[in-house]
Amino acid sequence: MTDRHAPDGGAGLPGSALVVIPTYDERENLEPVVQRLHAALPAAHVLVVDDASPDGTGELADELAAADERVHVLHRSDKAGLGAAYVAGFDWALARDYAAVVEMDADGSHPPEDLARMLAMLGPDGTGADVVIGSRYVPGGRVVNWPWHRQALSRGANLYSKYALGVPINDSTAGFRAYRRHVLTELSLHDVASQGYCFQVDLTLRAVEAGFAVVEVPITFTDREFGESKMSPDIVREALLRVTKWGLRRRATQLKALLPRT
Ligand SMILES: Nc1nc2c(ncn2[C@@H]2O[C@H](COP(=O)(O)OP(=O)(O)O[C@H]3O[C@H](CO)[C@@H](O)[C@H](O)[C@@H]3O)[C@@H](O)[C@H]2O)c(=O)[nH]1
Repeated sequence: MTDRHAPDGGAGLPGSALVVIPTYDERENLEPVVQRLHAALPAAHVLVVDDASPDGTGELADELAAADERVHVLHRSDKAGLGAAYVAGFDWALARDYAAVVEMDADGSHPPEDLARMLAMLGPDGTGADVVIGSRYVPGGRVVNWPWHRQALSRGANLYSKYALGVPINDSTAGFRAYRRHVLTELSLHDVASQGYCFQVDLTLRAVEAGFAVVEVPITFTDREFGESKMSPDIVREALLRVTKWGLRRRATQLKALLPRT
């Protein structure tokens, strides 16, 4: 039986979990999502990585941190993209002794109530997963309230990533995932150039190529009620270019391995 109040959901993983939440203009969403997280997983720590949000999200995060020692804040001076925010958050985590690090959006679209289940799947060496992805696109996974064009974009991006890269992952753009600490120490995070949401595909591919056990568990993703998505044409363009480049690189490597040596 798992203990949902344990920092790791009862997996027996030593140490605690840090949930990294990148924020840009999420003032209405931040406090409710932290409350939901702590109701579900009281021992988890939170790191808000705010890129100088004009709406005062960073100041609100400071207030939450002052009132609760489980909440921490990293302030960055400019909006520099989701990827850079996560790399900064992971660095912060790795300088401390968290056993597991979680990615979660601030807008409530990822259900914190599923985290105990996800953390419980991260097992001790060799027995559990190294990365658990909260997936919309495995049986049992769902997307609620996203407009059809956003669903089509996400579905298309994930199908393209799966087949262009040849990785057996159905939701490689997912932003709700748990990593065992050692995965992040081994993934050469400082070589990651992806700025937008293709950061998620980048880390998925790196984890698969490094031979880590990456598993997907179904979640229900519910579109935000407040504020706006930060998705932009630049983010789509970056993802398309990078995924295509990675796919061609992988095919070239596979082809080279098939050619007779001279
Ligand atoms: N610090 C920081 N945070 C950012 C930035 N851009 C976005 N964020 C934060 O990153 C989270 C995700 O951004 P959203 O704008 O809410 O993403 P979405 O459109 O709902 O994106 C969904 O699809 C993406 C692509 O599949 C997923 O990567 C993402 O997790 C989510 O599922 C939010 O907490 C948002 O405030 C940035 O430049 N800096």
